[in-house]
Amino acid sequence: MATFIDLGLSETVIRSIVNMGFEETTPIQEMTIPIALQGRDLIGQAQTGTGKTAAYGIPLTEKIAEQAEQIQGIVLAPTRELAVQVAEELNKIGQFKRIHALPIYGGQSIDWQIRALRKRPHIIVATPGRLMDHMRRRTIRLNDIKIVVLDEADEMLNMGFLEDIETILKEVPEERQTLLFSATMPHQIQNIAQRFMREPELIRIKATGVTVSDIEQHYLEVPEKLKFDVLTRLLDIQSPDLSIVFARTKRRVDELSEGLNKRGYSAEGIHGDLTQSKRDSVLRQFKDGTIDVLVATDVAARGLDISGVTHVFNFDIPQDTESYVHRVGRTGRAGKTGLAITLVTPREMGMLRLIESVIKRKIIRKPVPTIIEAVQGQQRLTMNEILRVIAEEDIEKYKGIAEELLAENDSVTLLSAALKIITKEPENVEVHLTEAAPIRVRGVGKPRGQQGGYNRKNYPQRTDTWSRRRNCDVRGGSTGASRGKDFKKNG
Ligand SMILES: Nc1ncnc2c1ncn2[C@@H]1O[C@H](COP(=O)(O)OP(=O)(O)OP(=O)(O)O)[C@@H](O)[C@H]1O
Ligand SMILES: [Mg+2]
Repeated sequence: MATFIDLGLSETVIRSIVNMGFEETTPIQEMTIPIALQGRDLIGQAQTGTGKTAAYGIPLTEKIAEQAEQIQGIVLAPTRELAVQVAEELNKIGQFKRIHALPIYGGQSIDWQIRALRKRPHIIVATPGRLMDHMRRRTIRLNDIKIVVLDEADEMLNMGFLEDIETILKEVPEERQTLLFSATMPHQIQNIAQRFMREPELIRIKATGVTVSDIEQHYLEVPEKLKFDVLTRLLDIQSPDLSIVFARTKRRVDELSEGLNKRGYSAEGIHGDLTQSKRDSVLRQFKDGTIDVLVATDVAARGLDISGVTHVFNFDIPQDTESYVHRVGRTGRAGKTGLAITLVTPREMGMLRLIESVIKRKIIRKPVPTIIEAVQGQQRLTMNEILRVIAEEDIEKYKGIAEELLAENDSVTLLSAALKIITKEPENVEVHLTEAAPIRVRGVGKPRGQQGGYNRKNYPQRTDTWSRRRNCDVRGGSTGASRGKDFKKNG
């Protein structure tokens, strides 16, 4: 693995990279940074969590003239949260060069953004819809843009942003450099490449699968009606640090997070119908550990880098293979390990097989855990907590009352009662979810391997799922038809 010094970066940028704690380059960084520094267009594909942001962020920062007070670079991203995160990372990379990146996204006060734009950022990181707004108002001018980055380009296409991207790119000087990054590269990306890029170099980091090998991937076959109980059993047994539970629709997300709270978990939902301030506060609480379970639609599937996420649960199996790849990629990032568990109803087994064939990896079947295992999981948790308190905390002031109690009761009875009080009892509250129709694939049953390859043709047939797709969050068909309402919310 190369070091950043080998790549011929400036001293100020190296200093910030060291400050960020990066010691060696990741493979995508090693391969793309030198080419991007030469000014060439490129398409970079590498697994989730392998540092694609810095792979474009570093050359972008190098190419900005810090004295020139114009917007010289734009990064387009599909969701608001991702725009914020990318801008933060760019500001870290540019900290000593004094490069300033500003996120511009829908749902935030446009007046506030206009004021922030007066401070002359060098780079803006934008969702396409809101950038279009600013272009119309002439509060953002793109004449001095030298570099355009399309992060998660395939998702922006899924969301129906193609026309917006076209309009934006027409405003940008033609001699610009264009970089395009994602962990998944379905066929339509070629369209973008042909139309908007100049002889792009394709850099694909070869890996055995599309998903990261450090993410253990399991599935459980569970009837729809039992899914919620099984989820809470899994949470009790695994007791994850932070976990993300993905559900298919906004309504499911609301019902699930409410149900989880009723059963004593600290969970909050995030989806495109919430106000931006709610979305921001939920994400903040999740990052600082105030809530342990983030329940989300695919709005949180792409790009988000939250440390401490040990588990991803697909409460509903995703409706396409790319979504699977990105969802499970919210764990196991930057060399860490993670576990992804997908609940599959019997009729959705075809979809699971399709996912396996595309990611070229077997997802391991696990038995449905019993209530007894869930109870044992919680008891283990209590026991560990007690041992931790003995080792680490001051418990002197409780000893008097303990001795008093012990004078009249035997120690096993006493401790059992105490354990009962502090141990969370599983599944004590009934929770009902609105039933969801299964995701089905046409033409499954073919031997595995015949369906492989990254091809929209392999995807679930629109006719099967279209009506439900309209009810889901940021995802949709490749045409983006009838998705106006959703993507506006993210723009
Ligand atoms: N060279 C490096 N050394 C150590 N950590 C790194 C390095 N490059 C990036 N990281 C860290 O790895 C994590 C994942 O990076 P990033 O979010 O850029 O991944 P990604 O490839 O864009 O993933 P996704 O496909 O999910 O968007 C971040 O926390 C980032 O700070
Ligand atoms: Mg990324």
